[in-house]
Amino acid sequence: MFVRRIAVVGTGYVGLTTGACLASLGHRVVCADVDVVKVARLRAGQVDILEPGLTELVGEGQAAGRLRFTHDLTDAVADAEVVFLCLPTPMGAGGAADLSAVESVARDLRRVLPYGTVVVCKSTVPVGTSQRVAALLGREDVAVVSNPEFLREGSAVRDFLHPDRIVVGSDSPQAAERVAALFAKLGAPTVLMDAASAEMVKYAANCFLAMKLSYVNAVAELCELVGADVSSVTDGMGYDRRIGQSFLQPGPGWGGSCLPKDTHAMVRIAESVGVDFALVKATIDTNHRQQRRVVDKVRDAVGGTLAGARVGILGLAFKAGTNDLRDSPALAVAELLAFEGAELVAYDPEIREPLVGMTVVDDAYSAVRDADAVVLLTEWPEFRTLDWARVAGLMNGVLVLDTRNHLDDDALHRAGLLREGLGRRLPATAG
Ligand SMILES: NC(=O)C1=CN([C@@H]2O[C@H](COP(=O)(O)OP(=O)(O)OC[C@H]3O[C@@H](n4cnc5c(N)ncnc54)[C@H](O)[C@@H]3O)[C@@H](O)[C@H]2O)C=CC1
Ligand SMILES: O=C(O)[C@H]1O[C@H](OP(=O)(O)OP(=O)(O)OC[C@H]2O[C@@H](n3ccc(=O)[nH]c3=O)[C@H](O)[C@@H]2O)[C@H](O)[C@@H](O)[C@@H]1O
Repeated sequence: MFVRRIAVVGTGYVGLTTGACLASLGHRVVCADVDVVKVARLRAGQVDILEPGLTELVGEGQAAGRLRFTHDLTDAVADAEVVFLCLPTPMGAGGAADLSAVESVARDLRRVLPYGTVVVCKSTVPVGTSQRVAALLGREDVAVVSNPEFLREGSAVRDFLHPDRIVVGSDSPQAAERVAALFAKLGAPTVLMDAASAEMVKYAANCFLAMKLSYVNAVAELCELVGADVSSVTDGMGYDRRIGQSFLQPGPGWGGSCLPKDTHAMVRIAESVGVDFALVKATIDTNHRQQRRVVDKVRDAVGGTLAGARVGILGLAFKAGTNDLRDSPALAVAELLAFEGAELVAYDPEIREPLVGMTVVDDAYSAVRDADAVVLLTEWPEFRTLDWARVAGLMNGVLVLDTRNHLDDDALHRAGLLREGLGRRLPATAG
C-alpha cells in the first residue's frame, strides 16, 4: 500500500474518526480545526466525543508520529497529497444545507494547497458542491472528489474500518482511484462514480433510512389501534432479505445530527429542480407526529393535563451509545411536555450539562422521584436493570412509557407499575 500524506480539515465525529483511522492504516495525517481548545485537548490525547476505540487510536497515532493536530490550515496542508474536508453542513435557512464552512475553507485552501493535491469532500453536501469547491479553489492542478461518509455515531471507528461500502465520486477518474486506494486495506466494496452521483448517494441513503423509521413508527401506531404487536410484525417482516431486520425499531421519532438535516436538505434539493418530494416530506411529518404521539400518551397517563404534572425522563441522547444531543427526539419531546406546563426531571448516563426547561439529575432514581409518569426516551442498557420496586416506591404515579420497547414488561408488572410500549395494546392491569 502507498503511504500518503493526508490533511483532514474539521475534527468532529467524522474528521477525527477519519484522521485517526487513516493514521491507523499507516498514512501520515495532520488534522486541522478552528477550535483551538479542541486542538489542544486532542494534542493531549483527550477525545470529548463518546466513540469506542477512538481515544486509543488517537493516542497510538500520535505516539507513532503518524497523527498530528493543528489549528493552522496552512500548516496542515503544507505537504499534503490528499485533503479531506470533514466540515459541518448544518441545516441552514429554509432547510437547505449550510455550506459556509466548506466554502470558506475551499477559499482559504486556494493559495496554500501544494501542486497536484486531491481535495476530498467527506461532508454531506448537495449535488454540485464538488463543482462549487473546484470553482472556489480555482486550481487546474487540484482535483475534487466526493467521498460521502456512512459511519454512525457511537460506532464510528468500527463503521469506518468495516464499512458496508466505500463510495468515491469524481469527474476525474484518476483522482477517484487515488482516493479509493487510501482505503484499499479495508477490503470493502468500493463503488466509483461521478461526483454528482456520489453526492446524491449520501442523501438518498439517509432519507431511505429515515423513511424506513417513519414507516415503522406509523405501523406501530396502527398496531396499537388494531391490536397487533409491532415487535412480532417487524420480526415477521425482517426475515424478508429485501427488508432486513435492522432499522425497524420504533421509537420516539428519529433524530441526531444528520437524518433530520439531511431529509430537509433533500426536500430543498428536489425543490431546486422543481420536484415536490412528497415521500420525504411525509417522512419528516410522520416523525413530528411520532413525537406528538409520545406527548399525548404522557398527557393521558397523568390524567389529561400536563400543567403541573411531574414527569421523569430516562434518556436524553438521540440514541444509546452517544452523548450527542443534536436534534435529539428526547429533547423535542421534552420541549413539547414543558410547553404544556410539565415539570421535567431527566437523567441520562452520559449527559450532565444543565438544559433549559428541565432539571438534569445524576441518577435514574432521582429522576423518577415523585413523578406522575416516567417516559423512557433513550435505550440505554442500564435502564433495563433498574430496581423497579424502588422506582415504584419513589414514583407518585404508576405509568412508565417505554418509547423504545426496551424494558421488561414482567419486571415492571411485578413492581406494580404499568408499562406502556409503542406499537402494542396497553396491558390491561397493573399488579
Ligand atoms: N456525525 C456523523 O455521524 C456523520 C456526519 N456526516 C457529515 O460529516 C460532516 C461533519 O459532521 P460532524 O463530524 O458530525 O461535525 P462536527 O460538528 O462533529 O465537527 C465539525 C468540526 O469542524 C470544525 N470546523 C468548523 N469550521 C471549521 C473551519 N472553517 N476550519 C476547520 N475546522 C472547522 C468544528 O470545530 C468541528 O470540530 C457533516 O457534513 C455531516 O453531515 C456524515 C456521516 C456521519
Ligand atoms: O449521516 C450521518 O450522520 C449518519 O446518520 C445515521 O447515523 P446516526 O445519526 O449516528 O444514527 P442512527 O443510528 O442512524 O440513528 C438515527 C436515529 O434513528 C433512531 N432509530 C434507529 C434505528 C431504529 O431501528 N430505530 C430508531 O428509532 C435512533 O434512535 C436515532 O434517533 C446513519 O445511520 C449513518 O449511516 C449516517 O452516516
